[in-house]
Amino acid sequence: MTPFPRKDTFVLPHWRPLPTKEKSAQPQLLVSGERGKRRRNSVNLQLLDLEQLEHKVKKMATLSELYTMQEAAQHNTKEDCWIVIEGKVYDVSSYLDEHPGGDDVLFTAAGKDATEEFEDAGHSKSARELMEKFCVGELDTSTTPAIPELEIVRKGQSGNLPGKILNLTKQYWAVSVAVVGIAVVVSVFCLRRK
Ligand code: HEM
Repeated sequence: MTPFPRKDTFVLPHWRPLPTKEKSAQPQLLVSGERGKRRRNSVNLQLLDLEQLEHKVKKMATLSELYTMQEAAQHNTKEDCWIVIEGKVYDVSSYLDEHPGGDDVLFTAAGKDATEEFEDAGHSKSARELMEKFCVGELDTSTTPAIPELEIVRKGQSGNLPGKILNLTKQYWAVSVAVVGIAVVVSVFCLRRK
């Protein structure tokens, strides 16, 4: 019978904490190989929060560079001017002076998401082709701050005071009718007394 582990094969890598007396406290990956040829690969385990970790994994899985909005926002000078348009990140530093719409519009949008402004300017097809030259990566939307929650207003329910009163009146119509009725009876009673 072949002894296990066989001499010429690798067994599954396994984790083993280093003895505490060793200098480095970092865990190491032990890979068992041919007998007498054990290899040690130190693995840098950094403490990352989940968001950073997700961003790093996505970065590795994507062919183009991934940037967070925070990273893009740091490139906000004339010499280093990045703009985010439709989920893509553009380095337009070298294009500022050549931009037919002026450098000021591009500089104003530096480090920001200028999708709306870009669309509003009604750029031509050739402008869209040209911009690919400046694309440096994509935006990691998972780390983009969420849009602040909007207040949901039911159809017919207005935010102003007169509207609210009208709604309440509709809701409690019986009360309104009773109040009007009492007012009528009281006024008739008062008129008769005169
Ligand atoms: C990489 C990004 C960009 C490229 C390559 C680019 C390119 C161009 C080009 C070629 C034109 C000439 C008109 C056309 O062919 O459509 C133009 C005009 C213009 N662009 Fe941009 N642009 C970019 C980003 C932006 C952004 C972010 C804004 C706004 C914040 C903007 C605002 C304008 C305006 C206002 C005009 C003038 C439109 C007009 O004269 O009717 N552009 N751009």
